[in-house]
Amino acid sequence: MEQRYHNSPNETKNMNTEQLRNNFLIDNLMQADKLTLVYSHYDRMIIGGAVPATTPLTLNNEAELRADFFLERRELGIINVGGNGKVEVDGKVYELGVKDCLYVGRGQKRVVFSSDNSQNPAVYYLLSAPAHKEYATQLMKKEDATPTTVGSLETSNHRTIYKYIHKQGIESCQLVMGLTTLNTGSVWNTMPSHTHDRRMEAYFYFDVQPGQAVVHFMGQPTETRHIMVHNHQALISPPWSIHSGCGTANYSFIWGMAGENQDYADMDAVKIDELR
Ligand SMILES: O=C(O)C(=O)C[C@H](O)C(=O)CO
Ligand SMILES: [Zn+2]
Repeated sequence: MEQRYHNSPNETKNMNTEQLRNNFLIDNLMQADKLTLVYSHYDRMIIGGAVPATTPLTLNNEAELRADFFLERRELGIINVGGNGKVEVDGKVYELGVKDCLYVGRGQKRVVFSSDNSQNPAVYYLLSAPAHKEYATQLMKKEDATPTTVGSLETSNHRTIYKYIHKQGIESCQLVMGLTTLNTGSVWNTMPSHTHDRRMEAYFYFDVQPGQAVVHFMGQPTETRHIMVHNHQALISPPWSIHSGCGTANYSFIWGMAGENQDYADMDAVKIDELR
């Protein structure tokens, strides 16, 4: 499993494009017939992708965890951004359509991902955080994820936020997870931006159309940097960093956090005219 270590704000502000990409961008998550995992040392979040195109894929134990099985001391959030598929958790089968979410609690031993149609495989995005107790494994359909519309077309940030794993939704130890879709004509996510020094965050961009891209902004509010992002690529956002993006067309992204608290609204807002 690939390891990504911490970087301080001071180290980060001296990075060139390649160094920023090597440290914060994950560009190989979704590969046919592979389950890929990246271990971030920010809040020990594991970011993963599974694309079971022609064969089911199993969440195997990883040597770095020094555990008897992957979820011995961890919980897992899964969102499908591809075709219909199934996730089997210790013998129980859950059906995931596009933008459905499955939370798998600590202690589950066998997790297997499959697709209903190899011509249109499921594309599973995974986030796993350390967990101190078992919460119930639970499926949430997109329709039940309490959509909230924010922003406006005038400021090019009209978007809908779906929350799945959070205090008022699926219960978890520390994982908070959901997705945001930009309406046609809107391109800015998370603008005005924010930080939350208490939680790291990971972003996974999807529904970025061929030939389009998202300019992802990171860094301390007064030392911003950008990373060019394409479809099905993820970003690690350190707790001290803003995380915001502007697309060349509209798109969607999955966000997920772990850390000190699970309070989605606990953000330190940054005024647009304070950004540098
Ligand atoms: O569009 C947005 O705004 C978001 O989706 C913000 C993220 O959910 C986030 O950064 C939560 O801390
Ligand atoms: Zn955030």
